[in-house]
Amino acid sequence: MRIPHVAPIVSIRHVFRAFWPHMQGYRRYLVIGICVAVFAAGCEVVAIWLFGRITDEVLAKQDLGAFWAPAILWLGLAVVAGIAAFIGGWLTALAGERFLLRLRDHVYDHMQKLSPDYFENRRLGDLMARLTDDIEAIEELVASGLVRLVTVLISIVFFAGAAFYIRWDLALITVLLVPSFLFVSKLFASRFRSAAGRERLSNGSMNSVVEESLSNQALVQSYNRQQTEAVRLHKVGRTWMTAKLSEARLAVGYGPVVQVLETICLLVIIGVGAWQIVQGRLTIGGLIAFAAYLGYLYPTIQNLGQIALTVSEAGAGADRVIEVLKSKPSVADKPGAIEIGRGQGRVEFANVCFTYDGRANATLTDLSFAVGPGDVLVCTGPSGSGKSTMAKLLLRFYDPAEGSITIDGHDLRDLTLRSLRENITVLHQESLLFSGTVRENIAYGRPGATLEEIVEAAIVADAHEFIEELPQGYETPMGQRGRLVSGGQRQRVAIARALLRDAPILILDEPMTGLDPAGAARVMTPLRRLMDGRTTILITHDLRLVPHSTHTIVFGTAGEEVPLSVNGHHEPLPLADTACGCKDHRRHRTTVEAHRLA
Ligand SMILES: Nc1ncnc2c1ncn2[C@@H]1O[C@H](COP(=O)(O)OP(=O)(O)OP(=O)(O)O)[C@@H](O)[C@H]1O
Repeated sequence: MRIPHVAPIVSIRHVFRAFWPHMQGYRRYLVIGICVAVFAAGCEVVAIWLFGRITDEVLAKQDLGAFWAPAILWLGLAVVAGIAAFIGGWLTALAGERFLLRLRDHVYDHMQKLSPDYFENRRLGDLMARLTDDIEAIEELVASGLVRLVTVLISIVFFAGAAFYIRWDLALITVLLVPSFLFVSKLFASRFRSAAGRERLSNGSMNSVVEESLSNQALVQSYNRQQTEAVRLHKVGRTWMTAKLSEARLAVGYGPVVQVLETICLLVIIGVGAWQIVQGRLTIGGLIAFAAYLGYLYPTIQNLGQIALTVSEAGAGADRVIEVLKSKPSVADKPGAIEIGRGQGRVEFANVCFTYDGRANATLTDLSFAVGPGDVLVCTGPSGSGKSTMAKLLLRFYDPAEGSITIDGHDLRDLTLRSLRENITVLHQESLLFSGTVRENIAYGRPGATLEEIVEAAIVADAHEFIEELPQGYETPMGQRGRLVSGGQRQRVAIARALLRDAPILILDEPMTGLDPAGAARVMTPLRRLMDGRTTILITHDLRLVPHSTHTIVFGTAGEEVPLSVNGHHEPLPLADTACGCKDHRRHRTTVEAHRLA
């Protein structure tokens, strides 16, 4: 398990360069959103000016007749500004949510191209957090954050401009104090960024613990490990809480610091303003309007600081998503890779060697064999000797370090991954099912299959009978990972799915694991039907369950040489040999070497 770490911090400019292209098509919404928000800010500027006029013309002169015109104009502006703010907010939300949807799809697409070892080396909960919370944080930066930022900047110009218009000398004092705001914001933002990075990381860890623990509840409860799991969650929860509190301390600390700065400014302005009124250079309405502009200007500047904090938080999420997007699949289609459609299913390994990254010893050394339609290649040997690795190489989850693997004469590296995998069906140790209905699970083998085809596959897989007895027949939900039905029933549903898929090559990885002899025998009949006419690679420890074999490979362990028999079968396989239905072993002659355990 890779130790989780805080993703490398990338600059905000880099974040925009990475994600702004995903905003294509929605940018006009943002532009309209900004324009409308700016218009609303302009309305506020005029409203404050009207307030000043009411003070001077109505209140100071005690002339009620002068009240109505500015009052009606003010009300009209408030309504128009309200409508504008609604439209702006809605368009921004629309652009933000669509961007979010598109970005999540993009990151998920990329994730699905990464090789299985990427997922084996990471915690699922953490990856889930990257797909949800972290992507939302990016939206807050690239869509709504951008609109807020531009709107705030333009509003500052408006309010400061209006303040200058009323009294340039007072406004100058105000502006001179702005750098102190920016300095404080910068100080807080950099600290917030590192706290946000820790928060994102521990959020991922928390998700991982919940995901692992809830998906293994049967194990947790049967081993009475509820307390351990609760402690585990509490521990990561505490780390998250500490990071969150650091963020909160900075966020709530920022407000009061700025408030004090604001108060200093306001007192200076009122003092200078009062002196100017005494001098007769400023009216009371003018000072009130000026103070009102400051009342808008300072919160707007404060908002700017808040945006800087949000941007810091979003940047921390963006770092983690960028890290995913930068990960490259260990295998990919080469330029000009070909599609082969449904092949015959001849498989050949020629002197294949393979070592996992970070492992000192080779897992497979000089593995060679050739099998074709109708053949059953039984792969057996001790645990960890490389049987499943061979299947992974055939599926091209990895490329061999040396040697070649071909299907119908095509090197796997020359085929598109899609067309290669269309030719192979894998039946795993534990039937991998989804939480959908029985029908959906069988149809997973061939999207678009009709109900008749699904039922036909289920009949051949000997699953129809039990499916009919389920409460809603084919529409019965199978529960999380298909756990609402028995292991044998799950396996028969998986066989029906494989039958529907109809690929020429079949990999059976311990298909009887977890089944009692009666259950195994029940599965064996449909399995034989599935194997009929296909090239089957059967990985098993239990040779008693091998129906018949035409070829056998015994994978060795470190330092142990496994003797080969004349027909390519290893000595310690009496059952497989006796059960072999092949008339001409020489035709299926297999070259097999002992393999080393990594
Ligand atoms: N993703 C991986 N990264 C590094 N090493 C791995 C990885 N997967 C498997 N191995 C190692 O490669 C060796 C072969 O593993 P493999 O799963 O192929 O064995 P196996 O013969 O199928 O075992 P079993 O019968 O127990 O399923 C083992 O030592 C294992 O630890």
